[in-house]
Amino acid sequence: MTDDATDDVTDDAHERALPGLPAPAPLGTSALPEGTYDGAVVLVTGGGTGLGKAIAAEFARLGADLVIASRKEDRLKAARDELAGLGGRVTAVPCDIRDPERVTEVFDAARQAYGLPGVLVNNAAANFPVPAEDMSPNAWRSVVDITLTGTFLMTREFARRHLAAGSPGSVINIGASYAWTGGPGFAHSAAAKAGVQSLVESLAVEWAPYGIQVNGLVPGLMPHQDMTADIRGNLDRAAPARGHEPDGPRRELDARQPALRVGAPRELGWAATFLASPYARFITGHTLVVDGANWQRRGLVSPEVVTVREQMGRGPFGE
Ligand SMILES: CCC/C=C/C(=O)SCCNC(=O)CCNC(=O)[C@H](O)C(C)(C)COP(=O)([O-])OP(=O)([O-])OC[C@H]1O[C@@H](n2cnc3c(N)ncnc32)[C@H](O)[C@@H]1OP(=O)([O-])[O-]
Ligand SMILES: NC(=O)C1=CN([C@@H]2O[C@H](COP(=O)(O)OP(=O)(O)OC[C@H]3O[C@@H](n4cnc5c(N)ncnc54)[C@H](OP(=O)(O)O)[C@@H]3O)[C@@H](O)[C@H]2O)C=CC1
Repeated sequence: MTDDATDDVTDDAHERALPGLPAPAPLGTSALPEGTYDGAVVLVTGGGTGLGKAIAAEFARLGADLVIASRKEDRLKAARDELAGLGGRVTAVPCDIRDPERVTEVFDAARQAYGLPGVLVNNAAANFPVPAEDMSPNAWRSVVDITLTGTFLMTREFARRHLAAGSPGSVINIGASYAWTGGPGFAHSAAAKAGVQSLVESLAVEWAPYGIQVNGLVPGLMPHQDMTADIRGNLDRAAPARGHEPDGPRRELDARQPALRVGAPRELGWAATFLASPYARFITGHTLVVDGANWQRRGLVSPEVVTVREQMGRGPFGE
């Protein structure tokens, strides 16, 4: 199982004047004891691609049985086969998390396969850059429905089943730092992620008495080969893949991070396996940011303002 940003992180470091943050430990290793998740069932939405697949992989390496759920069956099946190669059992369930009936079916399928999942990773989300004034009502609705409502529906179903069974559980919501800062050009996604962040804080308190933890986990820039064309296009604007393969290293992206490197997907996976582990039982309502301090970045001198329209190469509104 590959981890797209890995080689980039290691190979480029010696060519820079400053070292940046050290490269992560090798793919396939873990700080947690072998077998930490033996007998556990972990449900990851959007577990067939990108960061969701990387998170699922780290749970699988530690012994978990996996359930991955998203809309596109072909991608789910390919990921299932890849993840099964890590040793554990994997079930892929097609599901649109916006639909409460489909959400119920995912949990039924999981229960039938391995039992009620003890860990839910709400990773599925939707996003594309668009100036707010150009955003159609349906574009807004699609992103908010998938990212915020879908996360709520999955979390609600998870909690209802655990409350009925009297069993503990752990929820991890994958967020984005523009929940706090705002996200010009991503107004829909930033608003939805702010809602997801709020759910972490509300539900952690509401459900702690029942033994259910709810935490947030925020990735920094972690490029991977499954990125949508819209998101890839956005990275191209920041750092054209000149002279590189489209999925290959992009040194220009590294140079834009305080860490002088982008994140490797496994770094997010490791954080997820820690948050849901027996070593993090008193951590709830917390959001862990794995982004090399990029979200706190400020310059001594403010850069010139460039509108979202200009950044996206769009002419004046209405023309
Ligand atoms: C950057 C770092 C942070 C990263 C965070 C992430 O989340 S990365 C994770 C990123 N991963 C993902 O996002 C994965 C999942 N994403 C997806 O499946 C699609 O991107 C989806 C969100 C559009 C949902 O699909 P769907 O089948 O439910 O919907 P649909 O196709 O029917 O479109 C609905 C409406 O949206 C409109 N619209 C669409 N694109 C654009 C655009 N570029 N511009 C403007 N508008 C656009 C479209 O025209 C339509 O409006 P209309 O015309 O009816 O008024
Ligand atoms: N990559 C990055 O640098 C960053 C990512 N993030 C967050 O990390 C998470 C993963 O992002 P990333 O891996 O990059 O993105 P991907 O586009 O690879 O993953 C999104 C996943 O969500 C699934 N999905 C989308 N809509 C639905 C739906 N309606 N029902 C069920 N599943 C759905 C998709 O599968 P399918 O199409 O089959 O439904 C896909 O597997 C997201 O929450 C994102 O916001 C945050 C900051 C930075």
